[in-house]
Amino acid sequence: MELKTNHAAPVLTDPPPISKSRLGLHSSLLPFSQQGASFSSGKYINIPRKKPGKLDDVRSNGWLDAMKSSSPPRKKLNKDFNFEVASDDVDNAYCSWMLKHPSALNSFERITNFARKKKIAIFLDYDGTLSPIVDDPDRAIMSNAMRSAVKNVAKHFPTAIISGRSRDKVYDLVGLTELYYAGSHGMDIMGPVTNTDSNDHPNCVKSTDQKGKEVNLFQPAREFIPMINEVFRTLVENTKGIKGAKVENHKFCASVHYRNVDEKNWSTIAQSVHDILKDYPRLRLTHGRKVLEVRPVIDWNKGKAVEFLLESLGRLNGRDDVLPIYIGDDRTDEDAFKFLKKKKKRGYGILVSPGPKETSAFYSLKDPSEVMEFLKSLVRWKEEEEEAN
Ligand SMILES: O=P(O)(O)OC[C@H]1O[C@H](O[C@H]2O[C@H](CO)[C@@H](O)[C@H](O)[C@H]2O)[C@H](O)[C@@H](O)[C@@H]1O
Repeated sequence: MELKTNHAAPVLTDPPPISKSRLGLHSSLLPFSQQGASFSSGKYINIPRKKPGKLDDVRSNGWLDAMKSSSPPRKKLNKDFNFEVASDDVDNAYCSWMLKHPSALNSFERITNFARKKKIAIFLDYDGTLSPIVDDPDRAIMSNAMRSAVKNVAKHFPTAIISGRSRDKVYDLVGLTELYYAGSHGMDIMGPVTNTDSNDHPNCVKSTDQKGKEVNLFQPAREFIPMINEVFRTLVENTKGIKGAKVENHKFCASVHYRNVDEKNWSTIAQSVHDILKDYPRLRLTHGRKVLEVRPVIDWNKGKAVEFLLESLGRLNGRDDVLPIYIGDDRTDEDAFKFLKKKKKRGYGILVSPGPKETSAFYSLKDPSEVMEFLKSLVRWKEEEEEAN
């Protein structure tokens, strides 16, 4: 995968995903493991537009499975995977997973020993990390207790929120001016004006924040705004007959929610998205938690956003005396976990999950309440450190 340098936005030069698909389905509708895979000839899939009669064909291609596994069912989410009370199977799977991804709370001393004399930078995802997953995305409200924990963390450490939502929306939900915000999976970053190279990036423009302070806006997918608006309108139109479907416009990406859609209509939702992607080869699809997300084919993600923010927060990137910590629950957070894992001990990824899940994160936390506990512990530790010195 190569970066074209003559573009303002870092556009991937891989062939557009649609040309890879010989299945009648956009390749980005396939689960990650199958993307880019080659298929034997004659294996065209015929997906009826209205009635998904050939469900077995659809299943055999895996995209419906990807949608089903995109978020654990609610019942499981609420269940406490307690060592004593869990069934043997769950217990064994969970224990071995926890050995690989220990609890960040139980490992707190280890983390702070490593962090001593280092500058910590905190990166937080929003949905499923700071607020619990709920049916209606507009009601994903962060508790006041969590808000105050985040506010306190930001008093001691540079702190940024990196969300799939639009930057404005996530700012409205969090409402703290002392943080940095990156919306649309990192494609819309508002950072400080500093004396670093990131300010000179071609996609950086000067702007002002909510308080009128001069800031840097980094928007590598700026040219896609009209396209996303167009796609958003088409998605709304094409899914309006599907009960429970909800489409959000996040400025640089569009989200199609199917959490509240009857499972028998999921194939219709996917087909709708697929049909649109056929007309927009410069857009691709990623899977979130019961959400299909349409975004530009550019080499940018939450991992790149962490790297960019570390640089723009004062050349903190790649330094031995800096410890970035990223907490998130979603597949899109894996890019950030991978970035922190790339060079040994560059930073810690912490996955928020109530059960075992494939991840590049080093540590884990069960749910947003544990995230809050972790953030509070960090503040307590830092204050004790400051008092002792
Ligand atoms: O990167 P994030 O901050 O985690 O945002 C990811 C997506 O979050 C929202 O959807 C998710 O949370 C909703 C509220 O709990 C839930 O109803 C939905 O099923 C989840 O996918 C948001 O609405 C999406 O647009 C974000 O991309």
